[in-house]
Amino acid sequence: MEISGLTKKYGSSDVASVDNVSLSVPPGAVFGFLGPNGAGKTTTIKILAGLLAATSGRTLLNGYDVTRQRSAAMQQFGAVLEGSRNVYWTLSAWQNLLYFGRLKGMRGADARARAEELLTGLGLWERRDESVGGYSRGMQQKVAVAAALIADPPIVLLDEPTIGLDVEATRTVMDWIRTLSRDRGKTVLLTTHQMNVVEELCDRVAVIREGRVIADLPTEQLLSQFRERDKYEVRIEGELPELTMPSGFTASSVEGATIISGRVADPQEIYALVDRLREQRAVVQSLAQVQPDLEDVFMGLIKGPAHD
Ligand SMILES: Nc1ncnc2c1ncn2[C@@H]1O[C@H](COP(=O)(O)OP(=O)(O)OP(=O)(O)O)[C@@H](O)[C@H]1O
Repeated sequence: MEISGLTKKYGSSDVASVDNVSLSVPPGAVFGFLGPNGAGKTTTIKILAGLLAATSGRTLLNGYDVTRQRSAAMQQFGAVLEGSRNVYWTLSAWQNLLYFGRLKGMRGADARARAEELLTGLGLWERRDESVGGYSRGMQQKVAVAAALIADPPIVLLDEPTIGLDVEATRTVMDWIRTLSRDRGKTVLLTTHQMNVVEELCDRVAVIREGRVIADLPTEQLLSQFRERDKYEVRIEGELPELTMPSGFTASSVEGATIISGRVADPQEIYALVDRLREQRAVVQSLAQVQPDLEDVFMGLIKGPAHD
């Protein structure tokens, strides 16, 4: 998947909801597309899926240009879009899959075989003849994922695939996404606000903010960049005494104690802080080093100064 210089301005707006975005997603990767609400993720996915026209820029799906080779490009992906009803609720899971199979130009026998494989894999086979409207939210989402995969496309676009799912359904969908990439070589682009999903599944992450890409690198690299500056937590009894805190440090009260936390480049700074606390007669209960998780990294990135 290659996106270059993609820009989208809605209607006559001067503001670009997607602003000169370029991304390259290698085959077989699970790519996390992250950003706060309104950052431009769904807009980008809708352009990729051919549902919205870009104002400018170029998008290739498996080598096919979404604008110039539309019909071929549309064969390259399956999508589960955010918040919309991706499948027909009055139809059963089985009918939905055969219907989407037909839409994708599949032969009946091929669609039936594939539908059976998908519904079995997602644990829906026993209930395949019930209408989707009566399913739980998790089961509906699984049917949507299955419908997106009916024609076995090389690319899968998933906009918040685990939103509203319980722990077990989230696990099933996550295991599935991993299988799609590792065992079946699919390229997956997913958006989510759930950092554990990203940390567990994504090989690479791009962060978008106010329409612009502010980070695009392997997940591990993103995490390790932030791990260069270790985060520490000092817990003291009672309230915070009068003292100057190192820059960027915050203090919060919890159950009769205060937790002071922040990042330092040199551990000596944290020992100096502990000394100052002791001088102020604070009782230091604990000092711990905290490994930042992706949530910390993400918050750090999106809270940074905005572009002009
Ligand atoms: N149909 C539309 N008409 C006008 N503006 C729109 C339209 N759809 C989205 N926008 C605007 O485009 C910007 C990006 O929205 P988008 O839905 O792509 O963000 P998002 O990153 O997917 O957010 P979320 O995480 O909340 O789903 C927002 O400012 C939004 O208000």
